[in-house]
Amino acid sequence: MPTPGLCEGYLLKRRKWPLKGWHKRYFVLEAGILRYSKSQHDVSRGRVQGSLDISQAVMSINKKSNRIDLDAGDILYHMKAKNHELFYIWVTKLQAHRLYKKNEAVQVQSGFLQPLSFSPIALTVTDAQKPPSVNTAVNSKVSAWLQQSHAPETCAQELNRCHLDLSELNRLIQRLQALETSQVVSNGDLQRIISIQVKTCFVLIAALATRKYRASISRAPNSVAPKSTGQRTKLPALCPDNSHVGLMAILYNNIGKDLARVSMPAALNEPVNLLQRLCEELEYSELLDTAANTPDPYHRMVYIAAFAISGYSTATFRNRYKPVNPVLGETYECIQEDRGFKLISEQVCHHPPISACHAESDNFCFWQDQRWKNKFWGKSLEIIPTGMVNVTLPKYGDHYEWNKVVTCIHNVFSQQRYLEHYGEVTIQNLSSRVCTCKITFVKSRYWGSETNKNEVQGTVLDESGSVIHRFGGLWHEGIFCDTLPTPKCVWKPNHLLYYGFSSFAMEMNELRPELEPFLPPSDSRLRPDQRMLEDGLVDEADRKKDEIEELQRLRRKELSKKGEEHVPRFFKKTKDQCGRDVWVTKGTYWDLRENPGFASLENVKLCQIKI
Ligand SMILES: CC(C)CCC[C@@H](C)[C@H]1CC[C@H]2[C@@H]3CC=C4C[C@@H](O)CC[C@]4(C)[C@H]3CC[C@]12C
Repeated sequence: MPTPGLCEGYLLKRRKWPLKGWHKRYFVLEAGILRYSKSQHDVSRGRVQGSLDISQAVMSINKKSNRIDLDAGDILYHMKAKNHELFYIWVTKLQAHRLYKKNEAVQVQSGFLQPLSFSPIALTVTDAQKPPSVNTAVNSKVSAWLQQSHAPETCAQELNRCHLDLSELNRLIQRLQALETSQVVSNGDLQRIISIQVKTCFVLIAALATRKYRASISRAPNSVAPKSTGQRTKLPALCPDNSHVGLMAILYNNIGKDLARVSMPAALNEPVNLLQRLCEELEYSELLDTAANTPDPYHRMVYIAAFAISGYSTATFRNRYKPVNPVLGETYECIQEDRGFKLISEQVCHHPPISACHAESDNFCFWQDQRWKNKFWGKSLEIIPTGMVNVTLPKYGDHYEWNKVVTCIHNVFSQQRYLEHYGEVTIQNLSSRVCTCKITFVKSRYWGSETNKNEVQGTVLDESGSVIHRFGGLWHEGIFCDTLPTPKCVWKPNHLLYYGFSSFAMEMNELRPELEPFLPPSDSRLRPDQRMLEDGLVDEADRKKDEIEELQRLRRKELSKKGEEHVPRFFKKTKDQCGRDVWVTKGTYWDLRENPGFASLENVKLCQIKI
């Protein structure tokens, strides 16, 4: 197959950080590899900002907005052409190059013994390729899934990365040579060099800061093995092997649907549900206790920030299973005597799924309603949360509120699946303007290196916007603040035991006999399917899960026949200060539990038969 012609020119490329927005970039498509730089000049000098093997990427297009999205599993490119003609040329060229590169990979794969024309894989590739007019976004995603083959894929990715590193090295050598021979440079050149130097400095400072933070974090003492809470330290059974579950077919049949609304086989679930996961975000509630005993507002903000980051740390190993979806009306309570807080959460809405929670202790109140949108790009799934997190510290009258970042499940279908968080969090104190905090979850590919995965950087600013504190680190390793009177590691994650469950996570679904009489029948601990899953009875769990979901449908039908809607029991919908819909506690749960107790109250029956 002849190499398709080179294609180059300017396109707009979306950037998430820094300088979020659409930026003009010069793209070159050659032999199946798409590279880009700031300008044509940069390309000619070998300065490549990024590159992607397009045979590994799923392409989605939007004719109306001239958009092309490429998802290579690890890397996501969002591009836009200036007009429809250019858009059409790029789509056609991208497809031709993709086909070429795929064929090349197949040739390598099938070796010398099999002539290419008889290679069944080569034929599939050609068959699956359709002209752009019929190739809708969905079609191209599906055909790309079908063509997935992992070994050459990883290899190509590695090669691609090497290529990037080499061109960067080449550029540095050239610059060094130029400095050595101290060439006379023109004004324009000088400006460009200065601008590159400034940017390089920016990059280097950021990278150095993280390195420094990392070193300090690793010197800080590790979290001690958790003290005994008298609760279980083991799960009853090992997690089931779910590598045989055809995730691709499930997602293909549910394109565009919320992940939380797709019914998935129980083998994909972890024995923790989304209401319990809300509770898990309080694992490091001691940071809030510390904040509640820190008189300096800037210093206090550092602890609030560390708490906001700590909620993301469970993601390191938790990507093989998804949490169980709670049914409408399901509740979960958690009394943490050691940590001094109690929490209640409830599934308050089914379409879209919304889980609300409220926790209180002597030191703080914490609440949020969790909902999110999904964007599926073909190989990666972006989870875009929309609710806000709230914390109040009664001692200082503070009310902190912050947004959540995007979580991306890279390589959803493959064994190389991993989670990444990216974006900016702004923490505001709604009761005082004295300080705000900005935290950036850095997109790992930005600096093109593996070593700074999971990087976080943050600043605490005063009213005028001056930086008072700086902190940073990695969301899976810890956070260090070097501007405090005594610089210190403000947070380090706890031990992770089974399958990324900390001891805190492991205790959440334990049904202690002394607790059982107090629980309402809607409590997650009483979900028989989740219990079966925990006990390793996957097939039984699967059947039970279907039964419970069917019951949920029946309940909904009955209600709608009567022209009624489900009314959440412990939470109510109101508006926050900005006019957004939020779910807050009615404050009735703990009182009802105490008097008269749920046993003597009318309760919703979520699952008829008890285990
Ligand atoms: C299809 C399956 C097997 C793949 C695994 C999916 C897992 C990793 C997904 C499914 C639902 C996801 C969660 C949904 C919502 C949120 C809230 C957000 O603020 C932080 C991330 C978090 C907590 C997600 C983490 C990743 C998650 C647990």
